[in-house]
Amino acid sequence: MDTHDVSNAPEYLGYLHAHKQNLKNAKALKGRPEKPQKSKDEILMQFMFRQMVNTKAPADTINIRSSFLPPAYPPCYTPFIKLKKVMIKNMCLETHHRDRYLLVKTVTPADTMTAVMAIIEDEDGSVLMLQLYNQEQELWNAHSMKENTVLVVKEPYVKVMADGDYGIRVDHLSDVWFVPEFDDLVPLSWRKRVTQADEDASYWKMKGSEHFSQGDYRSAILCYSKTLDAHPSPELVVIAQLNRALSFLKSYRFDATLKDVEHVLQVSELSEKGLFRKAQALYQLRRFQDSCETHAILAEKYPINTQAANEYSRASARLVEQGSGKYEFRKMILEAKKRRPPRLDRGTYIGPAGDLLLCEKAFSHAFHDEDASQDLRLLLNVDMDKATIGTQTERIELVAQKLYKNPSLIPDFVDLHHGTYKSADVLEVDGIPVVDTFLVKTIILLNGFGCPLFSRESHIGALKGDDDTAKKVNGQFHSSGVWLMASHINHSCMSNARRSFIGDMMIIRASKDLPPNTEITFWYKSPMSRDPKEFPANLQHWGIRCDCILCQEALSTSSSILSTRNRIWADLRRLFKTSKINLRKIEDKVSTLAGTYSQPASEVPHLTLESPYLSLAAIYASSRKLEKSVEFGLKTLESLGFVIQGG
Ligand SMILES: C[S@@+](CC[C@H](N)C(=O)[O-])C[C@H]1O[C@@H](n2cnc3c(N)ncnc32)[C@H](O)[C@@H]1O
Repeated sequence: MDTHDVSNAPEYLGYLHAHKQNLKNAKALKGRPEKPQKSKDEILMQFMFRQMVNTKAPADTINIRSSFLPPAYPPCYTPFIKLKKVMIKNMCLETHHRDRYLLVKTVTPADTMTAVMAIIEDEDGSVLMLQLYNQEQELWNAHSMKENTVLVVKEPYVKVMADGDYGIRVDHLSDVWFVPEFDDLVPLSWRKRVTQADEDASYWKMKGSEHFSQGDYRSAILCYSKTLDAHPSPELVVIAQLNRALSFLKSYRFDATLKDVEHVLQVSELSEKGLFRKAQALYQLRRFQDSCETHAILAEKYPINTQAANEYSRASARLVEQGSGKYEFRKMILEAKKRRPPRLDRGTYIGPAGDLLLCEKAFSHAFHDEDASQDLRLLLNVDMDKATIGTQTERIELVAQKLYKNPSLIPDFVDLHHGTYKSADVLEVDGIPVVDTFLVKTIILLNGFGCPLFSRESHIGALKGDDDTAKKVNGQFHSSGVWLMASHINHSCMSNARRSFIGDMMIIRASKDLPPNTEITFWYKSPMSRDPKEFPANLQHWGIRCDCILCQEALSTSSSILSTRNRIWADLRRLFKTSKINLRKIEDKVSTLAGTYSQPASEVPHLTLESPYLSLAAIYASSRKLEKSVEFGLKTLESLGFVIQGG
């Protein structure tokens, strides 16, 4: 809804066709043995050269980076113990090597474009490019993908890349496993030192703290887990669990934080750190009631903990918003103006309270700053024959990561509409969550919303005639998000509610009085900005036909009348743009346009007339012909279906 769809734009159609052709060419190679086309040195040189070119790209240009969604395939659901090792030389092209795994190490540092990429080598010394999609930012930045990182790729897929080279593409987060240096899987020849397995619990705790202080939470977690495996004293168990809980908290793994602190609280019911971390994790999981209850215990036992007291009042404020629907909207706008990304710390209210039906915090929100030189991403979706520009790719990544890190959130998300896409009902394999990226993608593309930074400013801009803003009001936003509750609302061109945005909050208000148990509907595509040709609404993307009275009217009107309506509407747009406006001609055209409707506007709104009437009202107002201005002002309202008494 309201995302910037460029599927029919000639400048992007070429990309879509090229990708389809690549896929077709690649399919023809399916099953052929992977035979190296280049020597190891050539592959390494080429990778390093590309990396150098990328780093040297000028920072102030806005690039459009294209990402391409391959045909859907399921993640690996087979437990690791049942997978057999495969070597690169034995792999086939364009094939998912089901029930197999690849053990490799990186021989280059990672490069990042639309994926985290590196050259990998197996124990035979064969090399290939590896592309990891949807990985968390932490991996893109610093720590985890240095040279010599050991990885297991489950059920690997060798694809022919756009440039004709071969590479392994991984789309599901759980299909790649970062193997710690001290794991038994790592061959001796790949280890830096061999004695680590014998180190004691205090050693691992110390290593964990070292990694933690460097911000390398992934390694810190591994070391604290080693501490717990190395028969620590009861005191050390508590310390390691509290430290690991904090590392989980810092890496947004709130479910895991809760698990660790629950263990601590079983031993030491009133542990200050345990209670605090529990309250924080619950807050992040938006379980504000539970968070407040934990804070209450903390506040009673540790009244001088001011940091906890501050967080207690924050959690209480969310509970109030959630229960009352009272928000300081003005303050929220100011915050959204300043904060980057504009994510607001607010509760979700499910109404009604007056006309406020819903004020919802995004489950996930990806912001594109139109004022900063920030790259845009073109998402090519061959399955749906769609190309969109904006932040959909980021949104898929963000949601996949969020669910992977917090599987307790999976049920509510996968409950959203996903058409005919079928995914296995498996949440975990080997104790690790499994998130089907293609299910996430389908849900996002059917339930996501494009959104402005805040709707108020974008509407004012459009009213002032700012063309760029007008385009955006008409549904071409680059920022986007997914809101779980709002996603359950169906479309109608004759909707009874309107949505607006402040940062990552969606606000839905009733646009008319609604008797109890009325189904709420809003526009997936606004009828206001739509060309008369676009009735009935084209909602093919959602697989629906709108049966509102506007769409029905278009279906029951003869094609000759519809084409007359369309022609006059186009003429009027042109006439209003001329430097010397001919009002008589315009009024004549407007009255012919009105004649194309057989039903009164109170029954079927005459949407094509709204804009010409409003423009005439404005023109007459500016030339101080007030009676005429009022006449057209009233007609504007009437064209939308209002019945004016005494006008
Ligand atoms: C964002 S979801 C809306 C909520 C969905 N109906 C649900 O139960 O969760 C979009 C999907 O809802 C259905 N839908 C939305 N508007 C509809 C309408 N006017 N008539 C029939 N189905 C509609 C379509 O299947 C569409 O792909």
